[in-house]
Amino acid sequence: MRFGSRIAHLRSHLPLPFPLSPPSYPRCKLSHSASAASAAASKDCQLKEESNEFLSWLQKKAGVEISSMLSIGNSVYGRSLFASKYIRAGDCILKVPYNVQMTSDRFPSEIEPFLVHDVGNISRLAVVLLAEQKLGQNSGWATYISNLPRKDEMHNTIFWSKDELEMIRSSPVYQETFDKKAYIVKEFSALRPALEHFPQTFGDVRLEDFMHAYALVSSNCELVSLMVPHSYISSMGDLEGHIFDFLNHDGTSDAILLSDEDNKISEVIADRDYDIGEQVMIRYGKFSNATLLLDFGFTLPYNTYDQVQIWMDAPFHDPLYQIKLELLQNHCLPRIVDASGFNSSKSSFVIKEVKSTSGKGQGIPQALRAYCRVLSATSLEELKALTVEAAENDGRLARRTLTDRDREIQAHRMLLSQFIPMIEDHDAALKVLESSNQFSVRRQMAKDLLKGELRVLQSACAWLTNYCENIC
Ligand SMILES: C[S@@+](CC[C@H](N)C(=O)[O-])C[C@H]1O[C@@H](n2cnc3c(N)ncnc32)[C@H](O)[C@@H]1O
Repeated sequence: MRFGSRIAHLRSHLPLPFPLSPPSYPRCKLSHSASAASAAASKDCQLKEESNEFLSWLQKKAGVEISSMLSIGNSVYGRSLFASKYIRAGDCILKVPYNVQMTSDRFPSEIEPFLVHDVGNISRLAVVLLAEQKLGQNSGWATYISNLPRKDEMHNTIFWSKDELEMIRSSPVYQETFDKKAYIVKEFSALRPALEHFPQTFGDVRLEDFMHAYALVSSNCELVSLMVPHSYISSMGDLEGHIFDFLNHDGTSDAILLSDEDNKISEVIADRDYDIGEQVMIRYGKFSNATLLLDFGFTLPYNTYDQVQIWMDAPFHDPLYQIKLELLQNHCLPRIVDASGFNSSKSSFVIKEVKSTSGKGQGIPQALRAYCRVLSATSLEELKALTVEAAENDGRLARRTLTDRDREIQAHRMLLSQFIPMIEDHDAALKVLESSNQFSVRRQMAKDLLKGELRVLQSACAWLTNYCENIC
């Protein structure tokens, strides 16, 4: 049985977002015209040598052919896979047996008793990476470990400075970054006594080393973990030199990593034809720029999967506050358990770009509109009527248009009043970012993130305005 949807439809041509680089092999010719070109060419040659070494190692270990159609080279996204032969849509271009994907079983069992509390899979793999790093040249993975991005080359927001994070203060990613950092700190404090107990295995591991290892694991293995069952989730291979690690993300690609449970292999099937030398990319997932930035450290200039997380709460001064809260919770509307384990009164919703302002299309999530209808009630009678209506229908609360038009408009205006300040904040932040001509990778990422979220918020606002006008 295969996990992951098979390629939805095959296309004969898929435009890639950036010009394609040639495949790795012609790059070994050194250019004598410019020293920069010569340095780049020699880096490419070195990459090719290391990649070939790695491919033959992997092949030997797997005992089967991994890929006869791909080679590793450099692209605008760093290392990448290129077609070394003509590829047809539907060809299996990469096939890696589970047995060469090392598992988190490599987590040293002797440190287990020293853990303050259990830690997640990514933290376990980060520990495996730290142990290999400590081995230095004695590690079987030394070549690849030395090629891993350094901390200052990674752009996940957990590595952004306070000033850099200010650029995205208006985005929910700002808070999510702090939450993620707090989670990593918690994982590290659970691991620390164990790591300190084995200085010969790990050396002196500081929080920043662990954070770096954690980010390396999550940005490289995540695409694998999407498809591969948990016992096989990522591996040392995935960390620093697994062939999948060379695949870059194209949100418009229909090729994804598949997991064939019956044959115990992970594979990639081409979603279209590729000419020799073309870069081969896959879709890591239907990820928004927020997810890409937090977990992988990059953004797309235009991301169709962009979305915005919205937090809603009933106003404290509302005399019906407690009753509304209970009513919402009894009807299973999204409830949040905060970091300290308490039931938060807040609810979180995700909105995506609303394609049409005319009322057609996805609109605003029904659950969010229902939430606002409940919040807009001003009497116990109204709330009772909503409960009765829910019981008489499918049990879901406030899913129907309110019979009182003014109240229906009020409910949707409540949402508008939530979105408008967010739009203003995003707008203002973007103006500041655009006022500077100085280019910085992180500033560009902040812009991509804010622009995508602004697009989503504006589309939602237009939809709501139109809806309210229509009812009027
Ligand atoms: C699995 S690795 C892919 C190989 C990577 N290019 C390398 O040199 O190691 C994932 C990383 O590649 C980069 N990347 C992948 N797809 C990208 C894209 N569409 N735009 C920008 N960077 C991308 C990001 O840095 C990401 O964290």
